[in-house]
Amino acid sequence: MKQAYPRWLYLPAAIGALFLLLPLVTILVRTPWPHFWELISTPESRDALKLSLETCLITTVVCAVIGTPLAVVLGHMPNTWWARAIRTLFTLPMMLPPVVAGLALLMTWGRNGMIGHSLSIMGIEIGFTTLAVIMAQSFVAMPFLVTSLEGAIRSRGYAYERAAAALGASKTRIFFQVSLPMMLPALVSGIAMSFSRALGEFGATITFAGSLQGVTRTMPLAIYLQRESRTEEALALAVVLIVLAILVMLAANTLAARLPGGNLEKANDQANHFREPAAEEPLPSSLPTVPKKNRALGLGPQINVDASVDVRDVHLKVRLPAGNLTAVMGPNGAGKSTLLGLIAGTIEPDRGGVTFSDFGEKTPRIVILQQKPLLFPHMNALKNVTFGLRAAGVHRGVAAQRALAELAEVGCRDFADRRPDQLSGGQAQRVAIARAMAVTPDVVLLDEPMAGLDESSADQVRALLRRRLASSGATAVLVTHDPVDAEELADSTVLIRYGKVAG
Ligand SMILES: Nc1ncnc2c1ncn2[C@@H]1O[C@H](COP(=O)(O)OP(=O)(O)OP(=O)(O)O)[C@@H](O)[C@H]1O
Repeated sequence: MKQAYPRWLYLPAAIGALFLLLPLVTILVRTPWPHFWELISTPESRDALKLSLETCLITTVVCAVIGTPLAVVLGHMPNTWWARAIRTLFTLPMMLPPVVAGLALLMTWGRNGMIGHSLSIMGIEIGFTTLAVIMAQSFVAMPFLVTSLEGAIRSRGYAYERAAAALGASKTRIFFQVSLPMMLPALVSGIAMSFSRALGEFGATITFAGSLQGVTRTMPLAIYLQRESRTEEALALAVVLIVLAILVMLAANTLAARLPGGNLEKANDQANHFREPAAEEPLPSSLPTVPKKNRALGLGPQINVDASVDVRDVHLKVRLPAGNLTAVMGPNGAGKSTLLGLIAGTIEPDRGGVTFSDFGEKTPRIVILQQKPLLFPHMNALKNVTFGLRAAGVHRGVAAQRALAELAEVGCRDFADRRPDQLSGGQAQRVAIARAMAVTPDVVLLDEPMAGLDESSADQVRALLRRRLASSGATAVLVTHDPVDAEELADSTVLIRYGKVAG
């Protein structure tokens, strides 16, 4: 269908567009263009322009530095009524009449305010200073950044962070190297929105900071003062304000769309649906450089599961032999993914649990390979594979060498410089295998990694897994619906039905 909406919608849409644009066009028409530079060069206009730019820049930095951590904390809250209530609280300054916001600030930070009174005794005055302008702007602008960022964080989910944690990265490393770069597009938009909001701030500023030329009189305040007696000057300043806001939003949107991960959906989509090149890419037959576990000495652990998850009606009791690949099969909803979640530790059992035996006191390193490769979209293939090694403290140069060897092993050495959205689905899955195996895991959980790939890519990935898992000695669990996977890869098969092991 060319057009997914009825034609009559054009009429109200046109009325809406006219209503929004007409006043702006009127300002442009009424502006005395021949005297434009003169009008914005008067001392009062220059002071207002300079003060607005300075305070808005500082406000934007404040919003980014304080607002980003706040958005991260809010974004990670559970989806419960009280968490929604708390999130709503932080959007309030967006909805409040600005004059009420100014009054609230005055009552808190002004000379006779709750905190301002004590500060005043110490000789610190905030009300009616440039600092008050920055505080008023930050108060009304920060929620724009917080809500846009927090929404983006929640809608993206935490799959990439979980993948990074499984590779052994610390929470701080995950925050700086995965979460923050992936939230950059939303952060850039949020920063632009808060800058524009700060630029237009009027009510809270005049209530809390007053209107002193060069100290607190920003552009909106100057425009308000000049609007009757010096309308031409006010119009010229208004044009500057509008153009600045448009430029900032345009630049931010362009930048956000160009940042890696700015179009995450597209990246994932491409990784899932891009077809493998027609020509077969043969996998290398020798495995010369990757350190291997000695199968006799370095087997993964035996996994003993005896756990119940009541809400899912899943009660599993099974023993998965050390160093073997066990296929787990069963109908939809049987409890296969729940078994993987229990082993990975992402699902808490109500009773019982998972233990690892034949493994000494060590905690096994568990990696997961899923249908979605979950490669970090802002890193190229090499950086993706290096990530886990660097997290384990391997020196940069050595990590790069080992990562290149891993990539060579999965036949992706030539794609080391490509980002995930420049890889086919099969290539992305192979890089994900290289990334997982680079950290020499003790347990490899495979949640239908071949699903979603075309036949020839699936064959390649299957062959690769067979070889790679055999040489690693890791204990592997493969959830699959495909009997071919079980037949070609598994040492044994477990059948799950209605939440119980059936054989
Ligand atoms: N988040 C959840 N909360 C409550 N119940 C869940 C949740 N996720 C899954 N379930 C239920 O738990 C049971 C087991 O689901 P699970 O995802 O483990 O099945 P599965 O065998 O992996 O299915 P599929 O082959 O469709 O992926 C199902 O009855 C499902 O409806």
